[in-house]
Amino acid sequence: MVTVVSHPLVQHKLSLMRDTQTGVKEFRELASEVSLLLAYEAMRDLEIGPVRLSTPLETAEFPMLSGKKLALVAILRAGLIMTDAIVTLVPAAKVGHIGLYRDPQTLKPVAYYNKLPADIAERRVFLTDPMLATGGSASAAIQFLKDAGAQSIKLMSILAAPEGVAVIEKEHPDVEIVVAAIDRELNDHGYIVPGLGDAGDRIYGTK
Ligand SMILES: O=P(O)(O)OC[C@H]1O[C@H](OP(=O)(O)OP(=O)(O)O)[C@H](O)[C@@H]1O
Ligand SMILES: O=c1cc[nH]c(=O)[nH]1
Ligand SMILES: [Mg+2]
Repeated sequence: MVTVVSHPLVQHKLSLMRDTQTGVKEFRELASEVSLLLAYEAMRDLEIGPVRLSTPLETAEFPMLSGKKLALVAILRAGLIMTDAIVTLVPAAKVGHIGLYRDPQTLKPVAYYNKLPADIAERRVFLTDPMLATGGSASAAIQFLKDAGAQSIKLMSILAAPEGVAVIEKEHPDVEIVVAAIDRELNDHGYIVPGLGDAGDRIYGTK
């Protein structure tokens, strides 16, 4: 299942991210803000339960998070900007990292690092990568999470191509996808068009 977060604030900020006039500092800020807004939607179904506490006026039961603990997992390197933002909303979440880069010739993901919370099997996992292009990186990361025991995974991306969404829906039908937009297509180099360019390069100023 894929959810496109069509909220005007998300769409406005995403359009600014696409603009070639937007520099590194503003791009990072926008990526962080969009990530928070995506998390608001992606975490809509977190369980809550009643907790008894006292306000200055009265003691009563109030709703607080009560379900499984959370893990945020970034696909390096661009996914870091998303986990760094989202962990401010859910500071008790543990954070994992999966290092993958996409080979520019084959467009296949190449793994170079990973570190996950030891109890990943008991946590709800929110996997982050701003770009879901061919879907190769996200699919490999999801498989890695499943091999490590993860049972509940949501994928959060800022921008997706229809091809990438189709790959995840086929290979991991149990994984929900939350995105800000699904663009028209991939070009011959595997870039999302119209897109926003290379997310990692725009976040870290490496091009
Ligand atoms: O869906 P795919 O076709 O696999 O492409 C998407 C991947 O490409 C980008 O990473 P990149 O390889 O540029 O690495 P980086 O984040 O380190 O820049 C992006 O952040 C995704 O991880
Ligand atoms: O358009 C794309 C495709 C893959 N990775 C990116 O950063 N951008
Ligand atoms: Mg990149």
